[in-house]
Amino acid sequence: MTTPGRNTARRKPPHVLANAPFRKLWTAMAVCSLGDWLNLIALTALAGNLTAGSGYRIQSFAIGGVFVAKMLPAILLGPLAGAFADRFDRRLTMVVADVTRFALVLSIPLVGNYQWIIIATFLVECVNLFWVPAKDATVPNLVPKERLEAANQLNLLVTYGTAPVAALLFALLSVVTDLLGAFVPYLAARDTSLALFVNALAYLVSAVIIFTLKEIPKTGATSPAARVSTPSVLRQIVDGWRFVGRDRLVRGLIIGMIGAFAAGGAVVGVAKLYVRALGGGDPAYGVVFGAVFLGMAAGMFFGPRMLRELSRRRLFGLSIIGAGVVLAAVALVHNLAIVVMLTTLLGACAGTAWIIGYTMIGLEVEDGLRGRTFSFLQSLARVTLLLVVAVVPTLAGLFGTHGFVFRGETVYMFDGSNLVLLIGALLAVTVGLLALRQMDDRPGMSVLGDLVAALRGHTSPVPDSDEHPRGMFVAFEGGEGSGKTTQSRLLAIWLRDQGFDVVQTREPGSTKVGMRLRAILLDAVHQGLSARSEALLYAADRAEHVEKVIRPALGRGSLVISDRYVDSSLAYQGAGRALDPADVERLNRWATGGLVPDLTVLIDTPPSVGLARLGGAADRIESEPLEFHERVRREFRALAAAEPERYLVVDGTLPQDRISQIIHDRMREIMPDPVPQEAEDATGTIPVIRD
Ligand SMILES: Nc1ncnc2c1ncn2[C@@H]1O[C@H](COP(=O)(O)OP(=O)(O)O)[C@@H](O)[C@H]1O
Ligand SMILES: Cc1cn([C@H]2C[C@H](O)[C@@H](COP(=O)(O)OP(=O)(O)O)O2)c(=O)[nH]c1=O
Repeated sequence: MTTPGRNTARRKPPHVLANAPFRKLWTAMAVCSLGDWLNLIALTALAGNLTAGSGYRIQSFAIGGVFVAKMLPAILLGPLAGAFADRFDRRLTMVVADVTRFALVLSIPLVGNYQWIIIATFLVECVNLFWVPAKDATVPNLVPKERLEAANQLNLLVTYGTAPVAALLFALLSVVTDLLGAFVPYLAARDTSLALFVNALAYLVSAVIIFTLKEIPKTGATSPAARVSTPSVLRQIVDGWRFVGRDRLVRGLIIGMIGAFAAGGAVVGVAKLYVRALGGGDPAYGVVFGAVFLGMAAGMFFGPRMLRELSRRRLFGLSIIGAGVVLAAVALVHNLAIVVMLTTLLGACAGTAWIIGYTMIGLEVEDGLRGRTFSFLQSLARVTLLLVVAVVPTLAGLFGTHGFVFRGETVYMFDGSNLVLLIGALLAVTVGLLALRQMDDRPGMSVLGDLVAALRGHTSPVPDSDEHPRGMFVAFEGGEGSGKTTQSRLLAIWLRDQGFDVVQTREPGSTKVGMRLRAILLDAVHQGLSARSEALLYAADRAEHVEKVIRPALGRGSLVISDRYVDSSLAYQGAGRALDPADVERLNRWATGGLVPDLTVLIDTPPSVGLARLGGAADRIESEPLEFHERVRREFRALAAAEPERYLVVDGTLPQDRISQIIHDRMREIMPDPVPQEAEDATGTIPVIRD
């Protein structure tokens, strides 16, 4: 029987942009955002151009001043405007704000002096403080609750996605201005006017769109409870740090992400000065500005898809260090074309770090705190970006220009912008190294080795034995009935007699979950199990085993003896079931975190002999044909032959005590110390070496 309404419940809600009122609002947001970015680029360029004749220092301060004028209103008046947005008609607020911004921006090229740039910028930002919360509060009025997240993502997309578009538009408009300047003297005198006209027009277009958006309810209609209250950015940051700062990993991620963002901000902050020093004009400034953001977008998209074999935590740290190194190169190489390329690369490193951090935080932070964590992060990123772009030109100005003179000729210029970029580079490298150290998930393994392997598309190399420096790990391998269980028990007794702390264990089935997996794996009832799921189940058992039993024991300094380990999977699932050995190897490396035994004892017994020794009913694997067991044996021998220093191959047809003796001889060579000092102190016994 079909239930009425079932289909409607199942139907996917339409895309958020299919909602006409939201689409209109979103278009207005995109246009405004484009205008905002154009405004930032054009005004910093204009400030730089107006003061070009007054020396490097004044010029730096002039550019820094524009950034400060942009930043101050949000910090001083943020909460005030948020409250205002809740009390007044939102549509009217936005329309009035847009028209005011249009008029203010238009007045800048008309007045044309530096003081007015600063005053008008400050006023435009004050008006923004009303526009943004009114817009934020409107989105939930137009979009159903279940599509809010999609709406917010689109919002974020236009907020940052329009940056490179604006930068390239600015570059284009600058070229057009240069061309038209020959005919229109007004434009020749005021080089960024065209960009500012387009910027003003964007606000006017937004005003018209929002004016026609009659769906925006008047505020009176919303209950006080439904009002969106926006805490100040600083409040959000202080509150956010209180709960985010507790978690070491999340703390490391956030510091790293902010570091990456700051590196990008440093370039944006001095770009105008630096490009000018390199002989570039406004178009070049637009291109450098756009390169940072284009690189970021590319990093966010391609970064995580690259180097798939590399640990995400390591890629995170490495991309921040990469951003630092590239930033240093940007600071030192005095060639505009190379700087543009390096800036794109810098953006890509920063974008990679940002997206990996963002994803990891999403996985790490519990559901209830995730929303708050992300808004904390965005507030922090905004404030950092603004601080960096404001401080960086000021610092550059204080340092001034310096040149290395050789035989009366300046051979190398070193300006304030070079200096701050270098400082930024140093900071990024430091933050990246800290992130690598704080959050490393592959201790004891060379980062460089991992990186080289990942670049070649290989999995990371196996770790060296100092990954578990305190204990020692011995594995027994071999076919059915070869004598592994017997020999591992005898070895454990021998070692315990000498005062060692020994943990004797086996696979599969040495943990709670492992016991259940063992039941599935060995029960002859499960005949149809696919080779891949068999490999995965053995690997799952091993992952539990390593994490719950082996690593903790090695960490305590114990000697671990395991009856079967990774080689069994390589032999049985790889060779026996004919799975791709590389796949089985990769799977197991991942499952074990790369833990490799210090010694593997292979008891090599012909299958016919081993199987004949076994009594009782055959399990699922034992009942495989002889040819299967022959393949397994060949693989074990091949593995041992490939790494003779890490294997001991013993003939399993020898008598038991002879086999034991061979094993003891080999053990003596590699045992750390006959008796750990503490064990002797604690027991007062003298080690008994029996053979
Ligand atoms: N070297 C040996 N020679 C003859 N029989 C052996 C030898 N080692 C073990 N056995 C016997 O073979 C059987 C299987 O041994 P076991 O240690 O359980 O092998 P595995 O764990 O490799 O399956 C047991 O009955 C054991 O007593
Ligand atoms: C650990 C492991 C075991 N096996 C198989 C081999 C054995 O037939 C079985 C383990 O059963 P077990 O009863 O422990 O036998 P043995 O005494 O021979 O070790 O699981 C794999 O196929 N892959 C693996 O990774």
